Amino acid sequence: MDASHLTAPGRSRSSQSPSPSHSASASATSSIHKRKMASDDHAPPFPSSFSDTRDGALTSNDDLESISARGGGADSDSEDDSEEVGDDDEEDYDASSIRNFTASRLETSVAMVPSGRNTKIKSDNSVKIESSEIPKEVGTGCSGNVAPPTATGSVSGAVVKDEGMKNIFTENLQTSGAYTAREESLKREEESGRLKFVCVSNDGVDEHMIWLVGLKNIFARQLPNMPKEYIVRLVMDRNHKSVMVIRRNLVVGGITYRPYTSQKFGEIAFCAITADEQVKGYGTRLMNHLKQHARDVDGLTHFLTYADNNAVGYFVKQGFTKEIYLEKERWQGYIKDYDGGILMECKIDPKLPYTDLSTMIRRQRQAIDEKIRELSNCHIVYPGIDFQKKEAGIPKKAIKVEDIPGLREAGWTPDQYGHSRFKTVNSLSDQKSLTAFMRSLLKIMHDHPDSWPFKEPVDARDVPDYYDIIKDPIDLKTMSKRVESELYYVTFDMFLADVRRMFANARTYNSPETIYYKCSTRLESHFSNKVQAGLQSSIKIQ
Ligand SMILES: CC(=O)SCCNC(=O)CCNC(=O)[C@H](O)C(C)(C)COP(=O)(O)OP(=O)(O)OC[C@H]1O[C@@H](n2cnc3c(N)ncnc32)[C@H](O)[C@@H]1OP(=O)(O)O
Repeated sequence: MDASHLTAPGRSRSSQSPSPSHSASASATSSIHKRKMASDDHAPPFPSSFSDTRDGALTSNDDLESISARGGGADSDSEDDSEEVGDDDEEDYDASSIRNFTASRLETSVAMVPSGRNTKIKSDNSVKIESSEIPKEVGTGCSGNVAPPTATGSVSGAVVKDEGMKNIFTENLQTSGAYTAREESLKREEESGRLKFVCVSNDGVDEHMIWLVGLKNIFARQLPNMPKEYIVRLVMDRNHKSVMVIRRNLVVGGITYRPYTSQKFGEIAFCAITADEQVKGYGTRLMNHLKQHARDVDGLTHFLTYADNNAVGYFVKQGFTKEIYLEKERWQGYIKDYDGGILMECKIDPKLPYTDLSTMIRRQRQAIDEKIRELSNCHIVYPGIDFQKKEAGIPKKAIKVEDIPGLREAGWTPDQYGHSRFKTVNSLSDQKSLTAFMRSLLKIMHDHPDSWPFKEPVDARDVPDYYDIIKDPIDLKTMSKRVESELYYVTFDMFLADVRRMFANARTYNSPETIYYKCSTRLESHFSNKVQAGLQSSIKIQ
């Protein structure tokens, strides 16, 4: 066998005990393995006929491919893998190994399973995770801090808004985030039977073996730095379990882990989703199933894993941290050091309904929304203003500020009217005075020698691209119509905004050396002086 397969693998996270006969290859990797081993660590992980990977009994991917083929292909990655994965091993294993493996596989019994260190192998180590195991009711009981919404949606002590108002906004309520939506969609797939999550190990059951081979192929493809023999060893090791996503009997991905039940933690050896199904939520759902299974079936409280650098982000999103809080005595010596990844830990919550988190999140969101609605009006959307306009954007009829729907409800009072920087007082407090002031300013501009470019709207026949560039045109004539209507400029700020826009438009369309640009600068300066003088004499600036 090519020794390079076993030399310093890119990832080397096996916690599997090397068999005595494996020592030669083990020494090749031991530079990064600093594991202390208990005496029963040396128990071979496979039945004796499989124990030495060098005899090719189990590590030939070709062997496993042949089983996979019998099963009609267990993985979408496997077609390509059958070439890619098998190539390395072709020289090392002969056809007899296929027979050995197949025969042994079919004869496999619990009695053949070695007494692995600290790990009791369950005789029924194939566990289908049924959705019926999932606690249906979450809320206070599960999260411990979520008050289930009451029928009326009220929480005692808070003011309840009237129902009429509530109806206005209910359609605008966002009921789920991206995480919940993905989880719910996959949950529905599970309920419809199109998708299932299973937990199996090498128990000799044909279907399980086919799935394990499919999963092995995905790992081989998705974890290219991992020696393929190493992947096979661990996936087929009876101390390891694999939680898999199966869709229409094809493996979509999975996680292979070793539960150290006496230590109450598990080590995730491999985790991968087939290439074309990544970033669709399978990885998250898989991890949630794993956590639920590991807690409820294996009795684990923590997971540890050496995460590939480029997968750290995924593990962080699954609740893993780089800080290891688990007491060292519980895990040191059980998992191997690995220099190609980052050791990460995840605490398994004793109560969380991992496979039904979406329901819990939905209820929490609902409870928070209810609370916000009781404390604030921000969720209420009022109908807009029926703002029918005639020429020059002038409204057909005056709209009183206090008639704007929702303004009063938001706390506005009439004394806040005209809260602009140039708040009008005294003589300009009524519309007539305001109109007179604006009219005089327009006349001042109109009489100025630099006003000629601004007197009329720009004619598109003269300047064809003007309205492509200037989206908000304005001119003195249009402003005059607005002033005279007495319906448009209800504050002085609105008038000022139009004047400023008129000059800004001129400087946007024209370059600084043009007469138009220069006119705009001069006229604006003249205007500003007059405004200051006018305001000082007739109104106060606040
Ligand atoms: C112990 C180990 O085996 S380490 C090696 C891990 N495996 C690999 O790197 C193999 C290649 N990658 C994969 O197989 C998959 O992408 C996995 C297993 C890492 C993740 O499975 P996916 O189905 O893609 O994850 P899922 O769709 O649930 O994504 C969950 C979140 O993690 C993010 N995410 C997924 N992969 C990564 C990544 N490599 N790095 C950072 N973030 C990631 C997703 O964007 C998503 O974020 P969001 O919830 O904010 O939208």
